[in-house]
Amino acid sequence: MTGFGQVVIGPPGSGKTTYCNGMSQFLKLIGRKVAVVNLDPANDALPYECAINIEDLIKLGDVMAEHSLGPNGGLVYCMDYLEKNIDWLLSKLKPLLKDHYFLFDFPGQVELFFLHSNAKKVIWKLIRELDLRLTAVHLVDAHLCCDPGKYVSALLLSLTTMIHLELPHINVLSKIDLIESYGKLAYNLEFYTDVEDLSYLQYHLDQDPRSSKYRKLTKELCDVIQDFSLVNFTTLDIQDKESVGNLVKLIDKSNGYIFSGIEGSVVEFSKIAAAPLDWDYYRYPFMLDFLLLL
Ligand SMILES: Nc1nc2c(ncn2[C@@H]2O[C@H](COP(=O)(O)OP(=O)(O)OP(=O)(O)O)[C@@H](O)[C@H]2O)c(=O)[nH]1
Repeated sequence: MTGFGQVVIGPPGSGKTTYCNGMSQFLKLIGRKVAVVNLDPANDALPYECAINIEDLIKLGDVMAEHSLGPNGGLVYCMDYLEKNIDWLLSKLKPLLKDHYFLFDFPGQVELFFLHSNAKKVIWKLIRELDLRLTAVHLVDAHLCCDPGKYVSALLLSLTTMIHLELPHINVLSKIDLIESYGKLAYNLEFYTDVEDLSYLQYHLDQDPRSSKYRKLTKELCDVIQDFSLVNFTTLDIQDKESVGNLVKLIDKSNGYIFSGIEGSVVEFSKIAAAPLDWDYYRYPFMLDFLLLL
């Protein structure tokens, strides 16, 4: 039995929990049974109904008190503990596997996804043991585009996370509805989403006395990002059903959900793979209720 789902990651405050809430409601409205799995022990007030909660296995507060750790060290400890007790998670997921689509809400500590290996081992254990097809949805706050230095950091973070996790991966500029409130961007939005020629950023980096000091380093980092040619972004306003729908189409294609339930030939599969992503998500009149639910 193959299951499908999303690994929702991104820096603190990038919108992961809000995303899991909005995405689960959207998917339910288009007819999927969704199980949201909270793997962030620092998430206390969850806005969504949680099928599995890491809090039932380990509590961040207890870890911090018992081992005299701060919140970051505590989270790394919790991920380590989860990896060692992966059978707990596997046994909770197994009964849901038959008919549920999974959303895994991970902690925002970015070092868990490009430095430490516990989170990656947990994800890959789920993939191997449960035959799950997972896409990493990496959220980055769109306001980072307003500052060239922060934008380069976001690119670097996205690239290192992609390389580390080795999953089908979609980078998302979240809270795109707020982008205009941060002032005018130096270039149009496509420049930031398509990541085609970063040399244009150099002029703007030079205007800032703080970043001009690191001119050479930033240039080299931009060259690395461009040489890999892996990073681009899609945009998201979680309150806009069209924006969420477009992202769902990308994710469904990346993890193979669009092929599930098709018993066709190779020709049939290739037709679907090559087709434009114009599904019928917007036929549903009850989608109008989506905004009201958030
Ligand atoms: N305008 C707007 N606000 C958003 C959007 N997504 C999230 N937010 C807001 O951003 C803030 C942070 O969102 P969270 O979902 O808590 O972010 P998180 O990544 O789970 O944060 P941590 O748990 O700290 O890692 C909240 O105030 C959300 O309401 C969006 O698409 N548009």
